[in-house]
Order: sequence, then C-alpha cells, then structure tokens
Amino acid sequence: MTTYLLRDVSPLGEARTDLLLADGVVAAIGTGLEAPADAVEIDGAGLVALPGLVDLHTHLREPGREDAETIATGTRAAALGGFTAVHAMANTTPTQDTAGVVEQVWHLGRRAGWVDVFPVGAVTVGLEGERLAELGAMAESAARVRVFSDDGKCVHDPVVMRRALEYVKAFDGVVAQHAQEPRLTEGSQMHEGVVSAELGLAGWPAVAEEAIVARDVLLAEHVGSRLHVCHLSTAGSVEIVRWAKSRGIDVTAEVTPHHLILTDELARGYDPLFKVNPPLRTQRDVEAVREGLADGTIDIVATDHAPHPREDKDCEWAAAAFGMTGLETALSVVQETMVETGRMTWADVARVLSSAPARIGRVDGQHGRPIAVGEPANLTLVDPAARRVVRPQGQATKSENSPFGGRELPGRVVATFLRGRATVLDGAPVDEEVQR
Ligand SMILES: NC(=O)N[C@@H](CC(=O)O)C(=O)O
Ligand SMILES: [Zn+2]
Ligand SMILES: [Zn+2]
Repeated sequence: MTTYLLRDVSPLGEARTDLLLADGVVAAIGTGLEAPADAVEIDGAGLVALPGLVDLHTHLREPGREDAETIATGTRAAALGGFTAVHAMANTTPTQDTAGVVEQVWHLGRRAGWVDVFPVGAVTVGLEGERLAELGAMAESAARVRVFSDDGKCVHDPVVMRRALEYVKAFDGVVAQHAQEPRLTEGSQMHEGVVSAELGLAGWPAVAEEAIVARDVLLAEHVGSRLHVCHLSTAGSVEIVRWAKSRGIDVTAEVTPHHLILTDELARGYDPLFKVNPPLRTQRDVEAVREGLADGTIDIVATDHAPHPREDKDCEWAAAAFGMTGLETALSVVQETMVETGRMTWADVARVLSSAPARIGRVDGQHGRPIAVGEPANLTLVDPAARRVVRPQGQATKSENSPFGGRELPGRVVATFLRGRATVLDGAPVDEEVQR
C-alpha cells in the first residue's frame, strides 16, 4: 500500500502541518516530517484537510434503477465529492427491507471500493407503511444496519411509527423519518405559497412537514427512543426541533445543500430540475435552516442525492420525478452558504458533514474521527480558493439532474483517502487502485 506524505495541509482549517498516511492510518503529524523512501509527497499548501465526509442520505438506486445510478457510479461520485462513507437509502427495487437485500448492497459497495456503503433498512415491508420490516435481522446481518427509513414515503401511521421507534432501541438504531403528511400533500407539486398560487401548481404546505415532525418528537419522547428527521426544510420545523432538543428529546435533524441555497422562485421557469421532495421553500426558510445549522439545532448536512434518468426529468413539471443529484456539489454549497458567510468554521463543517452523521449512523468507530495519530486515514483535502462551474454532463454520477448546472461554486476536492488508499488524486478518481 502506498504511503502518502501530505505537506503543509491545514487540518480543519487550522495551523499548517504535515500528515503521514501509512498502513491505513494517520501514522504521524508534525511540521517538517521526514519522508519515508517510498512515500508519495503531495503539496498541500492552501489545502484544508477534513475527516472523510459521511452522507447519511444517498440514493444509489441499485438494485432496480441502474439506468439512473449504480452502486459503482454513485460511490465514485461520492469519493469525488470528498466522501468516504454513504448511507444508501432503502427505496430500491426490491426494497432494502430484508437481510438479503441489505447484504447485497453492502457487498456491492465493498466490491466497488470507493467509499464504505452502509445500507439503510426500510421501516416497513415494501415501504408500504403497514407491516414492520425485519428490522432485527437487518441489524444483525453483515451490513449491521442501524438507520431505518421509508424515505420517499412517510411512516404516517402513528402506531407503526411508535412500534418502529420502540423496536430499534434494542440495537441502538434510529428511525429516519421522511416527514410528509400524505393527505396534506396529495398531488402536491411545489411549496405552497405566493409562487405556487401564481404558477397554478398544487401547493405543498409547510405544515405537512411540521405536523409530522411535531408528532414524531413527541412519540420519540414517549417511548424514549432516537429519532432522526430527514431533509428538514421549513422555519417551523427548525422551531419544533429546537423546542424538542431544549426538552431533552433525543432527536437529530438534517438539511440538504439545496435547501440551504435554493428557493421556490426557481419553479418560475417550470424546469423540473428544481422539483424535489420536500420542495424548495422561501428565502425566509433558507435563512432559518442556515441559522438552525449554525446553532446546532440542525445536526448535519445530508445530500439526499437523488439521481433520475433524463426521461424522468425532461418532461413537463407535473409528470417529472422528484429529486436532485448532490454528492459532487455538497461541500461547495456548504462552503458558499455557511463558511463564506462567516456562519461556520471548517471545524464546524467537519462536524456537520462527518463526525455528526457518523455518530447518528453509529459508524463513528471508523468514520468522522478526529485527525489524530493512530486514527483510520479517512480524509479529504479541499482547495477552498478554487472556483469551478458545475457541468452535470461531466460528473461521475450517471444522472444529470443537478440543480447547479452552469453555476459557479467555490471549493474543489483535491484528494480523498479511504483507510489510507487514495480514491481521488488531483481531483480525479483513482481507478486502478480501486479495482481489485
Ligand atoms: N428527494 C426526492 O425528491 N426524491 C427522493 C426521495 C426522497 O428523498 O424523498 C428519490 O428517491 O428520488
Ligand atoms: Zn425523503
Ligand atoms: Zn431521499
């Protein structure tokens, strides 16, 4: 295995130092480290070193929709985005609702080798919201599932949700809820507000999300379990989670990069690239989620990378699929909205994109670790001074439904290391090392 000496990098944006990566771990830290004879030196001047990013919410589409993404293409995109671990959502075909399917996804992730793939298990059989899936068997499988979600659909039956919350306690699992009251969002196309009224598109009221978030924090309190709120998107949801945390309820929440930067105004062009679930909200909501992320009410940023093939997006708004890609732009959006606005430091970025998601997913033995001697060498090197124009056709994801095409974003992932092995160098994927 190659030994790497990273010269003059800034861990978490702090004082420059050298990092030696050998035998899969951070072997030494210090200025002017002696390079071992066989070491590959990387000039890290100007680069920020972060713990490898961890995504708690990725749609890899395999099995079933390999035309949109495969585990190999999606995880390659993840590595290019600076990730070393992703949690693969359960809304595949077949659904990830049995030990067999989650083990298959886990094995395919290992074979691809770009990042560690942690399958999310479905809460209910076939995401149908009725019968609990075999949560215990998935937890005990080789994939060691700890995160359970019917994402794409809401676990709307309060009795089913209560049972799921109770059940996952046995193995320290968490239910990640897609908070969407189904009756209040029947046929909904975009955020309900001034813009939906003007465009004549069916509205999706903020209360449809907030009602479920409120119900679920109370259920989590009642049964003494852990709850995670997926892609929180409204100012009201931030308020509810803030209240729940102040009461000591064990709730965590995520925001997506797109909800940190885009608003419902973008629907005016009727371009389905901006159609997503939950919908893009108002500028007031954007301000509230930024503030919630900065003050710790929202724990993490998760991509909700949702690739769709061209035919599912190149159509009229009402017929198009919900979702946007995000793995290759997430860090840049966080840099622009949170770091460059002075709301967060790079240490905060490491928290919301690495250590906190690793902890929520209970993979914090390997991922989201401090940059310290003896720790697994899961790292990403970022050049914050770089700028680039996003070209969806040039990305590693198989799908082109990025909402950022043509937009200039700051920051560039220069290198990613998974247990000391480079998956990305000079901003390019390292295929030969990855293939075994
Ligand atoms: N976010 C989306 O708009 N779509 C997701 C499902 C989801 O995250 O709810 C998808 O699977 O395409
Ligand atoms: Zn969802
Ligand atoms: Zn999702």
